[in-house]
Amino acid sequence: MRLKVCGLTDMNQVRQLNDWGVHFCGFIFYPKSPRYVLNNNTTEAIKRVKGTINKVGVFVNEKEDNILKMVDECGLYLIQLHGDETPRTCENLSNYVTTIKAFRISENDNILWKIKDYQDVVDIFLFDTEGVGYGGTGKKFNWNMLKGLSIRKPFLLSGGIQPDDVPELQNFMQDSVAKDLFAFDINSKFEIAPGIKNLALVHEFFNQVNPL
Ligand SMILES: O=C(O)c1ccccc1NCC(=O)[C@H](O)[C@H](O)COP(=O)(O)O
Repeated sequence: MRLKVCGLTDMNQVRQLNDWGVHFCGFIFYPKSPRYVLNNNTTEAIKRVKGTINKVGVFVNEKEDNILKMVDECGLYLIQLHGDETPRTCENLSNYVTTIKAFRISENDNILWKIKDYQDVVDIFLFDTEGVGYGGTGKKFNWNMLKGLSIRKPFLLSGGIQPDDVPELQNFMQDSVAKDLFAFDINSKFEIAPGIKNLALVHEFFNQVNPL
């Protein structure tokens, strides 16, 4: 299974992930996040990262123009819209770049209802946990809510995934919903500090999930 490592701020770490064959790396372009990636020279540093790893820019309710500027300046291959973006905004941006729409899930949500207006306007979905600060909560939502659903679009499973979750992920993959499962997304449970990953933990996890 593919892996996205999100919330990176150190380009040497990104290069290491690329060398291991990790599929996606996520950069947070949301100033209120402790993993906010931008400072004076970061855009150039992100652009300089070469390889097969796919660079994902994560945005929260950002202006369309600013998103497209970052796509260009950083050489982003995908964008992840993690706020309250409308289907119209998603559609506009999908005309220019491969687009992931994130949905933050809480216990009483009707997931199919939540995604229905986005079905035709984005490329990929991501399911994360509802919480303070939009993302990076380190908390899981109830994955059973996805089981048996027909998502009809590739999706990433996200939210509080931790190093010892491999058996639980394998179990999730047995359900019919997993025919649309596209990747696992990991973040705060693999950190030394916000934005800095424990690469040993990431490597071990990648070696376990990559063959699944
Ligand atoms: O990680 C953040 O700080 C963040 C802040 C605001 C919006 C999105 C954010 N992260 C996006 C991601 O894709 C995370 O990987 C996802 O929320 C899961 O994080 P975690 O629960 O820490 O595994």
